[in-house]
Amino acid sequence: MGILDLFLQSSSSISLLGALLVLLLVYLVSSSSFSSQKEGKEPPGPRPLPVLGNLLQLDLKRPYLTLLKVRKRVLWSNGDSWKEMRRFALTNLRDFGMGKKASEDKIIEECDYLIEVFKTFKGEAFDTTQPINYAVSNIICSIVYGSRFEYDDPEFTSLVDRTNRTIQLVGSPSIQVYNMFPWIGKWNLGLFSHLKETLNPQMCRGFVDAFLVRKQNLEVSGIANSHFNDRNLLYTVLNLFAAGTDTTATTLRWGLLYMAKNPKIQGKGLKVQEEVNREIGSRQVQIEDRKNLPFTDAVIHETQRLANIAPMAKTFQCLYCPQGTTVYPLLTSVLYDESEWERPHSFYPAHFLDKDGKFVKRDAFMPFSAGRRICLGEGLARMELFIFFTSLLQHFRFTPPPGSRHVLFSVRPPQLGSI
Ligand code: HEM
Repeated sequence: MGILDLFLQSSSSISLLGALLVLLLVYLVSSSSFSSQKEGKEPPGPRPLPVLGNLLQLDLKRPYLTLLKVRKRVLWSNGDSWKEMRRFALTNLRDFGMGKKASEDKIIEECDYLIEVFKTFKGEAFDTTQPINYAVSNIICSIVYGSRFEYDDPEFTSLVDRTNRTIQLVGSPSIQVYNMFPWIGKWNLGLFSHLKETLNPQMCRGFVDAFLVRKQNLEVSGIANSHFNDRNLLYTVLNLFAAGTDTTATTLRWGLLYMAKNPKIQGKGLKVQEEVNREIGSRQVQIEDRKNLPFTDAVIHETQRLANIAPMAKTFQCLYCPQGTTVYPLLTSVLYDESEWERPHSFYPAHFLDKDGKFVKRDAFMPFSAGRRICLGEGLARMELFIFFTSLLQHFRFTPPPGSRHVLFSVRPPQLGSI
């Protein structure tokens, strides 16, 4: 090796070493100045790298698994705007008639439409996604706009399908990474233009008109508060539409899937269908029936626990963190907690039943999260899940189509005890 080679090699090693030293220095300075700005202690968690944060520790395909190991992550957000929005949305839902009876009537009415659609398939396999999405969306529409929409109304179906697609994108790993590293937001321009379009009032002119007429009527009759400005109100409405449709519809589809995969729980041997048949017969299911259907109730709770459709909640209740810190607790960690559930990873409705078959509440059941940030639509969602699920099982038996292992259903009239 010549002198020149030796010189070049040692100088590149020196520059590499120098670069590493500079990076280390930047890291130490930035992390010390960063922490000195805050009061309080950071929650425990892995130490982030400069610039990259915790990106390298993240399993992009299954980010929740990494998060389960890590337990906490910390982001920053403005608490005041949330508080204002939450109060605003709650008042709106109340003003727009999210009372118990009114909502129940709307759900029952919509259930009939959904059942009619299912009947048209005459036992053939079909994908339940769209009809269920339309039915659940119509509940929010009925509350907010005062009327439902036909499942073939192009404006309605376009809005629902786009919202659904947006939620899928929002749940994708790239967006979860975005949540943790907002500065890479530019990479997600595609999503944001999609989101903007979905929520763009111009795109849903008919909805906006229906909504404004509804608001005017409610104001005239003194039900709605007139101090909201229309822009905020519209934003809240669209927000509710996004938060309240996909969650409930997806849970319902998980419920049907678990039934198709567990025929014994669905019908064979005194289970859901036999309980419904015994207690209700062929009359319309009502929310009051829940107390007489402990097994069905347990199946719905177990569906919510195992499906775990909103695994990452957000709360402000971190007493020892620096002020303004937002903590994202993972609901998965409690819904699958091995010290809480006898069979955390299986579909096991007995989690919610005592030895006499009575329904029991479980503290670790929190799919709607907990605390100040708890789901605003919990009451409505639980009512929808109960009435839709029970009515569907009253009318149909769900089975995977012959020879298929995919999530398509064959829907037939129930044949109790003969599956
Ligand atoms: C099975 C159905 C549902 C599930 C599993 C669910 C779950 C959740 C969860 C986990 C949160 C986050 C709470 C947190 O950040 O700690 C949330 C928030 C929220 N949900 Fe639901 N939800 C459902 C249905 C609904 C419905 C039907 C509505 C509308 C009427 C709704 C409206 C909202 C709103 C507005 C928030 C934001 C609350 C806030 O930030 O203060 N949700 N939901």
